[in-house]
Amino acid sequence: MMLSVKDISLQLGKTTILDKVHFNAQAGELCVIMGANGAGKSTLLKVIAGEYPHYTGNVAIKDRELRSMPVKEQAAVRAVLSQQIMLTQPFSVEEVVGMGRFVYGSGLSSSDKEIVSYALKVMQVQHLRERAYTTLSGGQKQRVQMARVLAQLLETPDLHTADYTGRKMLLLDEPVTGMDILHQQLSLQLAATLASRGVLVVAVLHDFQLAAAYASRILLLKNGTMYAQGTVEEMLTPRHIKDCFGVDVNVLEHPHYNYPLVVTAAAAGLFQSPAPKAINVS
Ligand SMILES: Nc1ncnc2c1ncn2[C@@H]1O[C@H](COP(=O)(O)OP(=O)(O)OP(=O)(O)O)[C@@H](O)[C@H]1O
Repeated sequence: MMLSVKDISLQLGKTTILDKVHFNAQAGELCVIMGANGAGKSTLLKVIAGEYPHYTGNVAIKDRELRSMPVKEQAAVRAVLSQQIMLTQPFSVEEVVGMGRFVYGSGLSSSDKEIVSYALKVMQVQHLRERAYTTLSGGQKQRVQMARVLAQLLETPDLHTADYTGRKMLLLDEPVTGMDILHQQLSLQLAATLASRGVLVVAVLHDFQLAAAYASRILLLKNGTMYAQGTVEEMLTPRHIKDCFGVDVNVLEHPHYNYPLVVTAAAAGLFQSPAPKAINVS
């Protein structure tokens, strides 16, 4: 088992944020965590990322309790893309991506530099390499952050040869925020390709369509608890979505692909008067 999360509970201040969360994940899976704002998705990812060591319960990476792994060893196994990364220093894009390699020692070797160039190319930000990171648009920043975690994870400047089974894990917290549709697809294809090389990918997503197309498994969180987990078809049902998000949806068959389409009507009745688009629905 690559990752085993057993009865994780976490308090922040006096509030219980996670309550007995339980799941296992294998190498090569692309697990998607979904749930409403405040459900505990980022917090769960942070626990696995080693940011909240005061959890109760057990987190094991390859059968070793997280808290017993030295930070450097954790960083060699696991790359993390967090939400809201603030950099105030005027680092160039290339330097930010190069930071992904620092976990292996200071100073970049020629092979580190090749991996950095490769990651810039994969995320299509090569043309921005000399730009100050702080001057990028939101979606461009996010693409650079994806390139950084890719640079941390890869052992060679190639996505298609190495076998990372049981050796690498990638945690992505809302990786596509602010990205256009092309780069959302590119990012999820990258995640799926890494999974096919044996990387365990755990991603928080809000987009049902991306989850439906790419997830090998969905974990649904609600109020800090694991509401349900299973395949895309098992999780993306009108009932689960209503229970977790409070929204009525229809789940349709995709005309060309073997994953479902989740469609909403314009939300009527969330405010006192119906939303304009819902008024004329017959
Ligand atoms: N440091 C903290 N101290 C106190 N409460 C916190 C802290 N961090 C998060 N919380 C609370 O924990 C709950 C879960 O937060 P979390 O960020 O994990 O939610 P999320 O599911 O990722 O939501 P979103 O979809 O909005 O990103 C929220 O109610 C949040 O306000």
